[in-house]
Amino acid sequence: MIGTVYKSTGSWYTVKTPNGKFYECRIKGKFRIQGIKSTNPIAVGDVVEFDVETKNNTETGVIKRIEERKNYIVRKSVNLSKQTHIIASNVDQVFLLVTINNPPTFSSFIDRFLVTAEAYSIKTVLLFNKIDAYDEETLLEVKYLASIYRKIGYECIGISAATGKNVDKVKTLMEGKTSMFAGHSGVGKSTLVNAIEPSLDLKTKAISNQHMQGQHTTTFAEMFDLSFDAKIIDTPGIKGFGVVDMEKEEVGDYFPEFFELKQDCKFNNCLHLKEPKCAVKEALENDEVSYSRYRSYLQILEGEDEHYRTDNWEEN
Ligand SMILES: Nc1nc2c(ncn2[C@@H]2O[C@H](COP(=O)(O)OP(=O)(O)OP(=O)(O)O)[C@@H](O)[C@H]2O)c(=O)[nH]1
Ligand SMILES: [Zn+2]
Repeated sequence: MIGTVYKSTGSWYTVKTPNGKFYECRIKGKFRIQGIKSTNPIAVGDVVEFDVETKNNTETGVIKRIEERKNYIVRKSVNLSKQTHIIASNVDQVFLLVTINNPPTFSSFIDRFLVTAEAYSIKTVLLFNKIDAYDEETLLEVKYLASIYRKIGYECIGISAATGKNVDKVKTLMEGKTSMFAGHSGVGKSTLVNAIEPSLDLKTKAISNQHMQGQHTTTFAEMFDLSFDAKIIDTPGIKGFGVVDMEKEEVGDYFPEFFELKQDCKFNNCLHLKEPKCAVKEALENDEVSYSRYRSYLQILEGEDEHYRTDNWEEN
């Protein structure tokens, strides 16, 4: 049988088949995936093949194969060096909630997030939340920020999770896809998910009741089906993205507007710093590249050994 992993509790995996049945599955023996040193071989979002076993009238599954992942999000294990923990896989898009104040979201945070999402090959949509609570000046700031990111190609929507403004637009984008929500604590992620699917709380309980292990309060990711052909992956206590190890030369490639210009730089390994005939620096001088983006780029490069290798997960 083939199914998708909705929840993992360490040794058991809740797998949903296309006809809607949930199976509790285990992995038999050693199950290694080439190339990834991870503490968990299978993650929420994985598509797996399993055999059904019946013991004492209970059907369980034994996972024997995992389909190739479209993408996956990792977090570095704190204790085991060089080991990673895969939080989720096959994520179609992530909605990054941004607020100008209460709490402030700095553009350096947005840019670092976007670089990581680019490295993971996950599409990001920026949601500027709480527009109901902003004065005119703050709304102008939203417009300005949105114009910077729209120009690069990121979809931006001003929303109010509290009043429901533009929540329908978010729902439309979610149709047929698996989405995640990210952003600082207090930006309104729970409020938005509630506005999108008020009954989700009940559904959460329904799924965990089927669990042989009972309810788990650890920070395992979990996938939920919504009422309108959309899935979300909830990662309790985790607000950002994990670390991606990248080389200095790669960072610029995850700034789409720099990547597009790179072919016009004199040196094909241009870091857009002090090199002559650098197309990115020229664009910066002509205001075609945003200064705040370039500043974030420098910060990421400068922090080579510390910052961007530092775990930028935010946990409660
Ligand atoms: N005015 C206004 N307030 C909002 C809006 N969305 C959320 N809030 C408020 O902001 C606060 C934080 O919202 P939450 O939904 O709990 O934020 P969160 O991102 O889930 O926070 P964590 O659970 O800490 O990660 C609450 O007091 C919400 O009522 C909005 O669109 N407008
Ligand atoms: Zn350059």
